[in-house]
This record gives sequence, structure tokens and C-alpha cells, in this order.
Amino acid sequence: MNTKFLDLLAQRYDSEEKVVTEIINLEAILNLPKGTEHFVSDLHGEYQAFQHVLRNGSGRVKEKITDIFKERLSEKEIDEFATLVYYPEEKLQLMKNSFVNEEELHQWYTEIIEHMIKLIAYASSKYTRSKLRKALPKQFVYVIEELLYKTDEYINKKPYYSKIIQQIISLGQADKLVTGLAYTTQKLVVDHLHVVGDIYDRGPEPDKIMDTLVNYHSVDIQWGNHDVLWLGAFAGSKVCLANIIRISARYDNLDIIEDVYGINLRPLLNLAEKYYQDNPAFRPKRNSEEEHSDHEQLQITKIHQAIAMIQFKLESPIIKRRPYFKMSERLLLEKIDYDKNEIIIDGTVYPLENSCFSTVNPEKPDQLLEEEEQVLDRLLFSVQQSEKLARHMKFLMKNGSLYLKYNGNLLIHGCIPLDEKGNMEKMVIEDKTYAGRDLLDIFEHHLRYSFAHPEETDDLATDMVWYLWSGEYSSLFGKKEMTTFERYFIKDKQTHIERKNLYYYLREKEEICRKILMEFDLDPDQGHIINGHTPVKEIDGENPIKANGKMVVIDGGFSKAYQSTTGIAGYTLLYNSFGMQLVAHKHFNSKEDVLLNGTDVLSVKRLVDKELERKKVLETNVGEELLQEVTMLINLMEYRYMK
Ligand SMILES: O=P(O)(O)OC[C@H]1O[C@](O)(COP(=O)(O)O)[C@@H](O)[C@@H]1O
Ligand SMILES: [Mn+2]
Repeated sequence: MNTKFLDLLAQRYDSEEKVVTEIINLEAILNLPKGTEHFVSDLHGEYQAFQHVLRNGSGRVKEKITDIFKERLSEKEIDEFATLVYYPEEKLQLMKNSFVNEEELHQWYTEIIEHMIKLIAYASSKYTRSKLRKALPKQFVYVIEELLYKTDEYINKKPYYSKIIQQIISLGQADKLVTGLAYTTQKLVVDHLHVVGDIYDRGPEPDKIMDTLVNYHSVDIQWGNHDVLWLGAFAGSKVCLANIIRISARYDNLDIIEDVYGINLRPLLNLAEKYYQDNPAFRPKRNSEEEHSDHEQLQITKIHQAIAMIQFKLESPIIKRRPYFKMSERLLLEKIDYDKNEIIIDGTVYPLENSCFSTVNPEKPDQLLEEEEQVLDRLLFSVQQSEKLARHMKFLMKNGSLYLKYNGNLLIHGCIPLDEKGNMEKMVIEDKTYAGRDLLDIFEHHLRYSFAHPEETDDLATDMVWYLWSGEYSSLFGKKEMTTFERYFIKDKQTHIERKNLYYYLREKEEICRKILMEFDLDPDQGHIINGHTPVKEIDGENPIKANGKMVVIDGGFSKAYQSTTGIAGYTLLYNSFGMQLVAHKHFNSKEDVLLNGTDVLSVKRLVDKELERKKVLETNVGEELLQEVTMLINLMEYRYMK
């Protein structure tokens, strides 16, 4: 081993004792049970529902409370306790209002603090003391540790402990302590979070989800097609930008663009007012609680049309300059007979309805009006100047990837494109052929390049980000075509169908999943593929656990817009040292409902896989890294202290 490196390391571990202590510490950690991984996907802006799942650890919090207190507390008391752990600030307020005098309140504080300490002792039993310390509220570390490590045999210390608690209460620190303990518990039940894509679009608060993730103790993200659309917009893709605004208008979420990210929509509105009228196909879907005035609704409808038409025009030049995208069938503006208001697709003539083509020049249908170009330039400038968006997008890049190999599993939002024989589908990009893992790697390479060069707007990397959104062999889209145009303008529903890649049928087969795992150098006996993206329709009897347990699909529809088709309100997955469990969540009403009624017994669990032997840190990704550290420290030991 490089002695220079060892000399550097010796600066940090500058005594024999320090090296020995660290080796012993790491070896001990390697033999602890692996931490709990929590998988969520397709959050689609549903911040409240996401918060709930995060705070209750997909049922883990209540499970732990029940384990310890089922003999001592009633079901109602367990519910109340759990709610306090999920939403400490609000629940404290409610509790405080429910007591008639201070004495009662103090009595309650005393009990609840003791209960919380017990809960934390239990929830942290598989962690080292040092890890637990890091999860404790800073200002109370000393006090909590005193309370945690008390042993009941020392009866003579009892007054000392109750004195500590009484002091905390009388010094007015109880609320802070309870709140801190609640958040510590949340951290302890889930060690690491995976978000398997689609944070953005449809729902009202993706920005708040991003803020939560930025502050979360340990998280990675596998980008979804919608996330990539936002990344693309920030990276300079005008067509991605048009798409995010179109979807925001469609779902009545323009305030995310305008108020949250501070992007000025005024120029777009002016253009929209000039060229568009009311149009039923472009009215926003009812999303928010608040009613719009007719005038506001009309404005959104006009913006929706203006940006949709810009989007369609922007697609053409990309399709033309990238023949290997094989999207020429999507040059729909050229297939329109503007006099007859019809379109010919695959030899069939379809009448167009709700058309709004007043900015289209039939001779050159993809030509943008000068005004449209100006609007786009200003929008792009505004997007790339938004500090908040920059913060969120950089985080998404830093913590995200197209796919992830983690503890033997393959996490990917969409698919690995396959052909009819189940082989990895090939795609030619600039005369080179890619398939399987190589294809995904080149996609990711282009996305990262595009993000690093936001000033380039028409290069291959930037076009490729749009391909990831809607191209046939995109691992995030995984369908033959995106029929957005047909959905707006053609009545015949046959034209709306988006044919899925064969992956979505073949993934039911175990041998296909094993083959994919091997393509990614994963052990097919141990590994699973974890997917999001396609809502699992429980309602129709679809099973989210496929291919003899090798494949788990966890898009159950956090997105309210999709809950009627799935019949549930989202799946999450838990993977701890005992195995993997799928949790199906029923509809989440509101935080208020949970606070007042404790309505939280909503999850149904299903076992995906049970470990024959409890899995240790040693067998995880983190374990691998720790092992390398141990090896380095042993080298240091030999080099420095054992000569
Ligand atoms: O439900 P909407 O708003 O019409 O969106 C439909 C579009 O969304 C997509 O399903 C992509 O979004 P998802 O990744 O959430 O599935 C497209 O395939 C489809 O064209
Ligand atoms: Mn998706």
C-alpha cells in the first residue's frame, strides 16, 4: 500500500490506541444487524401523504410501540403515543389543551418522557452508542444518555432520575425534549431511505418533498421520468421546460412554477391571452381545494394551450436532427390537414377536436413565432436563475442516479428495455450500439453532461434528456410512444394507447429477472429488482410482488389522480435484517385526521422475502466500505506500530 497514504492516515490516527479502538469499533459495527431500508416511489408532489409514511416509518413506529407497551397501554393510548411521535408539535398542543391543571400536565410529561426513553432504547438496540448519540437532539444528549443508560437495579439512583425529569419540566424544557425524542425515534426506525423516482408533477408540493429529502439523514434517489423532465428544463432543454409548465397548468399547479420557484409567467400569459380562447380539453384538472374564479380558470386554460403548442413545435427539430431516436412517427404537426381539421395517423383519418392551431404556419408547422421564441428564452432564463430550483436540482443530481445497486438489489424507476425474446433491447446512438446496463450508463452520462453545461440547449446530451422522458428505449419511460397530442385532440381512445415495452410483461418471469440482475453483476439468488413508475392495479387483482418474489413494483399511487385506478394509496417497502416486507397503504385523509382520531391503522403488510439468518452490516454496501477501512487501518497498524 502507498506509504504516502498511510502517512496521511496516521495524521488522523496518531497513536496506536486510536488505531486499535477504531478497528475494534468497526469490527463491532460489522457484526450488528443491518439497518432498515425504506423504499418509496412515485410521490408526485403529495407531500402530506409522503410525510405521513416517512414519519410513521411505514408502520414501524407503531409496531415498536406495540411491542413494548401492548400490556400496559390501551389501543387508544398506543394510537395517541404514535401520533405524538409522528407529529410532536401539533400533538403536544392538543394534549396540553386537554388538561385541566398543571399538575395533570406534569404527570403526563413525566410518563411520556419515560415511555419515549424506553422506546428509544428499544429502537436503537441494534445501533452503536455513537450512532444513537448522533441521532439525539443536540441540546439534550447528556440528559437523555443519563436516562437511557440507567439500570433499574440501582434503586438508590431513582430519585436522581426523577429529579432530572422534574427539572426539565420545571425549567420549561419538556416540549423541546419530547419533540426531540420524537424525531430521534423517527430517525432510528429507518436507517436509509430510497426514493425510486417521480417526486415531481401532478401533486401540489414537490418542493416541500425536496426540502424534506435535503434534510433527511440518509437518502438516495433513482430518477423518475418526471424528475428528469425538471432536470432537463434546468439543464437547458426547452422542450423539457415546456413540458413541466404544461403539466403544471394541466394539474392546476402553476403556483409551483410561479410562487415557489419564482419563474415569471407573465410573458407566457400575454402570449396566451393573444392567441387562445377557452377550450374544454385544456381546462385544468381540479387539484387544489380552493376554487378559482372563472377568470383565473380561463387564464390557466389559455396558458395550457400556449405552452402545449410550443412543446409540440419544439419536438420536431429534435426528432429530425436525431434520426436514431426513431421518433419520426411523432411528427404529428406535419400530418395535419389544417383546412379540414383532420390528421392522418397510420393511414387512418381522424377528425381533430378542441384544436388550437392559430400560431401554426401550415407550411412550416414546427416554426415558432418570434413571440413564442422570446417567451421561451425568458422562461429558460428565469428557470436557470431560480435559486431554489438550483438547490433542488443540484441535490437531485448529487443524490440521484438512473439506477442503483444497493445491498444486492437493483433499484430502477422504469425498466430495462427488452425485446420479444427477453434480450436487452439495442439502441444506436451516433453509430454506437448500446444495450442493457451500457445503455443506461450512456443515458446517465448524457444527463450529467447536459446538467454540467446548462448553456448548451440543442446538443445531443440535452436532446437525450428529452428522450429519457419520452423515447421508446428510455429506461424511464418504457413505452413505444407518448400520445400527449392524441389525448388532447383526438376523440378515438384507441389512439391514446401507449404500448408498453415488453419488459412490463416479461418481468413476471423469474428467469428474466434473474437475467437482468446478472446483467448488473448482482447475485440472482439474493437480489430483487425494485421498480416504480407503473401503478399496480390492486383493484384488478394485480400483484405487486412478481416473478417469485424477484420483482417488486411499489408504485401504488401516492398520486391522488391515480388512486381510483390502483385502489390503494401507495406501496412502500421495508428491508431490515429479518427480510423484506411490502406495505400497502390505504387512502391518507389528512394530518388533522390522524391527530384528532389516530386513524392510522391503514397499512397491510406482505412478506416478500425472509432472511434465513439475520443479515448483518457486514453483508451490506456500507459493510463493504467499513471492511475496506478496517483493512487500511490494519495496514497502518503494521506499517507504523508493529515493526
Ligand atoms: O395522466 P396524464 O396527465 O394524462 O398523463 C399521462 C402521461 O403520463 C405518463 O403516464 C407518464 O407519467 P408516469 O411516469 O407517472 O406514468 C405518460 O406515459 C402519459 O402520456
Ligand atoms: Mn414515472
